Amino acid sequence: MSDGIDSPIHPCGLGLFVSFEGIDGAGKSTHLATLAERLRAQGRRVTVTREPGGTPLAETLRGSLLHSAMDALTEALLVFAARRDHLRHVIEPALAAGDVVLCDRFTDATFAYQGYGRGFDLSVLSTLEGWVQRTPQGGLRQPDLTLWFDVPPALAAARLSATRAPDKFEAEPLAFFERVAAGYAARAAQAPDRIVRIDASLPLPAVWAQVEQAARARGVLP
Ligand SMILES: Nc1ncnc2c1ncn2[C@@H]1O[C@H](COP(=O)(O)OP(=O)(O)O)[C@@H](O)[C@H]1O
Ligand SMILES: Cc1cn([C@H]2C[C@H](O)[C@@H](COP(=O)(O)OP(=O)(O)O)O2)c(=O)[nH]c1=O
Repeated sequence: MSDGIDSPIHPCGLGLFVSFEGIDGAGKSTHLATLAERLRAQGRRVTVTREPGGTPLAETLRGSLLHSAMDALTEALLVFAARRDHLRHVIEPALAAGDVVLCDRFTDATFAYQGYGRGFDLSVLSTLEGWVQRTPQGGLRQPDLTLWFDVPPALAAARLSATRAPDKFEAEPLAFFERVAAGYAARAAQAPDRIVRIDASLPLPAVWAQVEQAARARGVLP
């Protein structure tokens, strides 16, 4: 088999692929951890992972992405390079083994941050997506379910300022996150069957209730 840009990623998986999306501070990590706990308590095998990251190489690229200045094309290429490695070595094998894969961000983040946030060409991102996520059947590997944590950027910023020092993206001005949030809304409108909007401005129990409902509706939770 060739190993070029046209080589498909691993066999079609049997597990379930769930991604968590939204601007920084929306509550993704918090609810991903709760869902993982619930699934494990029911005896499901769960792979918890994140992007950029999830493999030694992709984690190295993450360090550069979060802490080094670079132009939008470089950012997009590094994000997709990390994603390719992550798909080949973690996501596809886990799906093939029947795991539920919970991934903190995936390609919607690239469209939202590099595309809408930075203003980078969306059609180039689509081309890269096609190369990186191709399946043996000629389709595109996408999450089975994407939970989009929608929250006003000012509220997310207030949550974050109370917790941690900002990285390169988190230090961007509010206007950047307004564009990123609009990017997520556009992606959700294009893929209404896959992307479920969660009102993440509500208190934690009310946000969890929406996550639980979406997970039940897609057979992720019984
Ligand atoms: N619905 C919520 N209400 C209040 N605080 C929240 C809520 N969701 C998350 N938080 C808090 O906001 C901060 C950022 O949450 P986190 O889950 O790390 O967001 P993300 O992974 O989307 O960046 C954390 O301190 C978390 O406890
Ligand atoms: C996956 C991905 C993330 N990012 C950015 C968004 C986030 O600000 C950053 C890291 O994501 P994240 O893991 O949410 O950061 P943290 O653990 O600090 O909450 O990378 C992109 O710009 N493009 C991408 O494709």
